Amino acid sequence: MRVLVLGGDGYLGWPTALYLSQAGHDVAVADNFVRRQYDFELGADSLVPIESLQTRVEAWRQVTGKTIDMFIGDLCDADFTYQMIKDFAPDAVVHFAEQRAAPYSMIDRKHAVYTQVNNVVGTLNLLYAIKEINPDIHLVKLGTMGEYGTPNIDIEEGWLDLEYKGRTDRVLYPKRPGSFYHLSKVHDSHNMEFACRIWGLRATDLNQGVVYGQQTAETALDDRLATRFDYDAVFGTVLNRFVIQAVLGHPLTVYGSGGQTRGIIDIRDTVRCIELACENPAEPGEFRVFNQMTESMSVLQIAQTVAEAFPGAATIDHLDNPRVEKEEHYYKVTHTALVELGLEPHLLSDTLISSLFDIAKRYGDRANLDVMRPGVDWRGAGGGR
Ligand SMILES: O=c1ccn([C@@H]2O[C@H](COP(=O)(O)OP(=O)(O)O[C@H]3O[C@H](CS(=O)(=O)O)[C@@H](O)[C@H](O)[C@H]3O)[C@@H](O)[C@H]2O)c(=O)[nH]1
Repeated sequence: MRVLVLGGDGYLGWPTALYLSQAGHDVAVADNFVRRQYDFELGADSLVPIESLQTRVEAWRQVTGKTIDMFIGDLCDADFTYQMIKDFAPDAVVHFAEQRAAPYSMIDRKHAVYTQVNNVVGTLNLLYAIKEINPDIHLVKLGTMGEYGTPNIDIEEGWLDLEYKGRTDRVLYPKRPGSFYHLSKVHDSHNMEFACRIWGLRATDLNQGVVYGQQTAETALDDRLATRFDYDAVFGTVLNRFVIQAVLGHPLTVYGSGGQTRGIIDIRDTVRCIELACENPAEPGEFRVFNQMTESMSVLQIAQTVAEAFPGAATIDHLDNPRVEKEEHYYKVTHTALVELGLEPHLLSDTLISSLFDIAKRYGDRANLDVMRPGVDWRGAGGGR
């Protein structure tokens, strides 16, 4: 297949591009490098050094003999988006190219507006480009488990069979997300469902949980192929942060009681899920949703698992929760669709955590503790101007 990976310079986009290329697909990546720009803005950086996209692609060619095409540009630029879809003529488009940090979207009005315009407009341009150039292209879009929030009923895979006053219907699962970022993904899901319904497009929305891990078989082939490993309070995700905190001798920063429960997934399963979605496309007109997570854990359980696996002393600090989220709640998720397609999950094991400790130790002297503590307060909202 010809697969175009949008956001192909990012934490997950880059390992996905390598995985698909290694599996024999013709792969291109697109990126506008804004993820690197957020680091400059925040004074943060990946713990593991990453090469430029050009160097990465060249290293991949040297190591495997396989080529990856590059498109440099922004999905919000419709001319760029249309030209790229025409030039590469993909069978599937994998779309990671969004601002993906909840705290970033909650800094202030400007960052909330930026996140929603960037994410919603970029995806809308892409939907139009697919419709006008080749409506048969399968859109595989990264959504998030956070779209659902923490409802007091079971979470289904995107759709809910409803019985109300004696009548039945199948409706999009009701959403109650916890940040303006997560809301941007809800807006995307609605736009995609509409595009499938009116134009007959085919789309898969992958509602992914919190990803952990830093290496895949492909990124481990050469240091120049490494992907990001973020630990700052804005872009670092919880398990990766706890691993790096343990190695640096920093207390593990559990927000509030830590009873908040999330779906989690190993980075090696992320790339496999994308391949499964691409190789088993949605039908024309179908808006298909998969819950891309392999197990659920509370934040406190994650902290305890990391602390127990760490070969040394690791302490847990309960900080005042900077977010507005339930810390005690029901959480039961259906996530069988990807397993039915062939996913064999890597569940969180000490083996993976110890390899993550090794990576964190190797690059620990690059850490900047100034960006570790959370500085974005959901209630403060950062002012309106
Ligand atoms: O030091 C920390 C960091 C986080 N948390 C807690 O851990 C949970 C997860 O936070 P996170 O920063 O790891 O993840 P989140 O903000 O939800 O966003 C991340 O995970 C999402 C999947 S999900 O969480 O919505 O399922 C993706 O969509 C996002 O792109 C990705 O950045 C939250 O309850 C948060 O309060 C802590 O207790 N301590």
